[in-house]
Amino acid sequence: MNALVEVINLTKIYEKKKIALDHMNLTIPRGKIIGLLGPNGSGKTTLIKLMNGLLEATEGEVLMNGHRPGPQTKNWISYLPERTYFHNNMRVDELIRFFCDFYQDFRPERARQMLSNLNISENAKLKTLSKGTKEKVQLIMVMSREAQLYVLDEPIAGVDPAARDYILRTIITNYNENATVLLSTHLISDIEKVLDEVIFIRNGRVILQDTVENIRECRGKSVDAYFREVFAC
Ligand SMILES: Nc1ncnc2c1ncn2[C@@H]1O[C@H](COP(=O)(O)OP(=O)(O)OP(=O)(O)O)[C@@H](O)[C@H]1O
Repeated sequence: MNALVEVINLTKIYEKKKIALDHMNLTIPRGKIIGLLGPNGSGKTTLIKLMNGLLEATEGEVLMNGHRPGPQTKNWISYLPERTYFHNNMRVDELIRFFCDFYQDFRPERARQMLSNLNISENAKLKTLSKGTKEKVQLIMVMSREAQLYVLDEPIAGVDPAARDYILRTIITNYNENATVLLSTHLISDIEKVLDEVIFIRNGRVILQDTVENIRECRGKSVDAYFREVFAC
């Protein structure tokens, strides 16, 4: 099957000549859960923003189903940004209506079920929720779309360890098997059990793309242990 996303010679240079992505090449397949892993400042969020059309590339391109980022690709991608962007005065049920209006592929019944499983009231105003609960709400909204690609930037960073497993199960059970989930995180040991593949990036370049199974078999260690070895300071 053809690739879902192709990253071709992608370069992003910010002001003051800061090279965030350096001629990066990458192919993202369909139907996989993929960890985008790298140390601070390696270029993960920059890559994610370029995929979502939120930044302009300096050189090269990202193609999804052969298309450059634009209105069409935005319909295919469900994106969880690093920081929440919802208005704090909104109630959770208003957020559900907002998503219904905005995204044809949003499934409100799915969102309501997940909110209920986590005991989050639909009447609650976002500003009354803790940071971690707000993050859960945001992830629930993003996972309640029928997207082709879910891009999750640090989805479990603010969530307590007990809720992380529920969140990860939510991610696995709420996407169809042809869709791909690309998630960036530093909490590798928490998420590696749900990953099919990993991409390691350093200094804006891909240094490894492999299956989790291969890393365990060929390197004889977990992804977390291998990451620590490769990126040891
Ligand atoms: N708006 C900006 N202007 C200038 N430099 C930037 C900007 N945004 C990011 N950078 C730089 O680009 C590089 C890549 O940053 P990016 O945020 O993509 O990394 P990251 O892998 O997501 O990091 P982290 O794990 O800390 O979130 C870093 O050196 C960062 O300082």
